[in-house]
Amino acid sequence: MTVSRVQVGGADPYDVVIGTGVLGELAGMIGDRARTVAVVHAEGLPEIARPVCGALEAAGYAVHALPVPDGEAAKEVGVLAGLWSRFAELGMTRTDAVVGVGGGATTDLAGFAAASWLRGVKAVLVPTTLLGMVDAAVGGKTGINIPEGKNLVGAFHPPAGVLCDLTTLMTMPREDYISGLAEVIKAGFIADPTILELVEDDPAGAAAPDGPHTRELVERAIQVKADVVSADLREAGLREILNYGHTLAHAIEKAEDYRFRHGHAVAIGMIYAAELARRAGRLSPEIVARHRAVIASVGLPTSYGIDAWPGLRKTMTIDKKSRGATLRFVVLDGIAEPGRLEGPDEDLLAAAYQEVAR
Ligand SMILES: NC(=O)c1ccc[n+]([C@@H]2O[C@H](COP(=O)([O-])OP(=O)(O)OC[C@H]3O[C@@H](n4cnc5c(N)ncnc54)[C@H](O)[C@@H]3O)[C@@H](O)[C@H]2O)c1
Ligand SMILES: O=C(O)C(=O)C[C@@H](O)[C@H](O)[C@H](O)COP(=O)(O)O
Ligand SMILES: [Zn+2]
Repeated sequence: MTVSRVQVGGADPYDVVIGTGVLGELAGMIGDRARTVAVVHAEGLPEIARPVCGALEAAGYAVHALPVPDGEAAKEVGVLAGLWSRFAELGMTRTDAVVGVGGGATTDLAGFAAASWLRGVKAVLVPTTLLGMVDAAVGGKTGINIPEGKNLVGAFHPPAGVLCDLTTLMTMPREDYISGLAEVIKAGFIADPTILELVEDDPAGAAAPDGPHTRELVERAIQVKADVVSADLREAGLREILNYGHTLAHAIEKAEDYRFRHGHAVAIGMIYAAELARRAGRLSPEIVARHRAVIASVGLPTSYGIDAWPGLRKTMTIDKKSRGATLRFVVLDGIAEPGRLEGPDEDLLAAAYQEVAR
């Protein structure tokens, strides 16, 4: 299989490499100044972490595998503190490096551990889920959750490189793969309508890691993300579009104590944002219906509990896009026409929620 690459621009450009057998590029991304490399990996993925460690050992680094809890349980301050202690024991200095291997939760944690250790050491990310490849590992947003909210503690710390081995997708739990499709579909709505057409033409194919368009969907979604973060790493403006659907999604995740898949929450959140835009007179009913259809077609959820609204509304107040008391949403004025809805009134917020409530 051929290897393709997407370049991410900015102060320190880096490559996202997509294909199979991509580990040959790992040592080049780490560079020759590092002596010790900490491989932070999801504890359930030793078979995937082993060749990563092997490639680094073969290149002459002192390699230490540091397993962390699977999934969202990794994004906790106690787990992060445990990594800091291990980095200290290993004597990691500013020229050493962290490699993150796993889904988005693992790479968010590993990236933040790298960002915070000695105020910043090199990170290379090896995402092993669809969501990790198309979104989490690219763009330098790193962080952890706290009981008060999702990703409330973190840093912008772009990786030195990202390696996406598409064969790792084959062992993914189906529901986690479907969850990743929500971020792929998000990229379609905010920037690349071809993604939507590929999913709509063959939803079953899109929902299978060995589907006919997997590689194209991955590459297109990565390109969307790369284009945005290259122009606006620190979310001064444009980058907010990548947060489409996330205002409600993060509130749902918190309400579920982070046991609800991120992409599932984003799917509901995108429909909510579309309903907000329709009620604000900015989006046509046809495009709202298109949201519902494409999201449901791959098995993603379209609704959430009717009684949850008061709690979700309260949590949304500390969304990172809020400015003071003003809630701000990413909405669409059309396909690939993202805009902002600032300070919508409470009746509008609640009425739009009724459209996703069950
Ligand atoms: N930093 C960002 O820009 C960004 C973007 C989007 C999402 N995220 C974050 O990403 C996280 C979600 O990531 P996710 O969907 O990858 O979930 P995840 O990291 O929780 O992984 C899901 C499950 O799949 C397992 N797994 C991973 N790879 C596997 C493989 N190849 N084979 C078998 N099992 C495998 C994991 O161990 C875990 O149990 C959330 O915390 C979300 O906030 C971050
Ligand atoms: O990269 C971004 O910017 C995003 O918003 C991508 C999102 O898919 C991702 O879930 C991100 O972690 C959300 O960021 P947050 O700043 O709202 O926590
Ligand atoms: Zn997301």
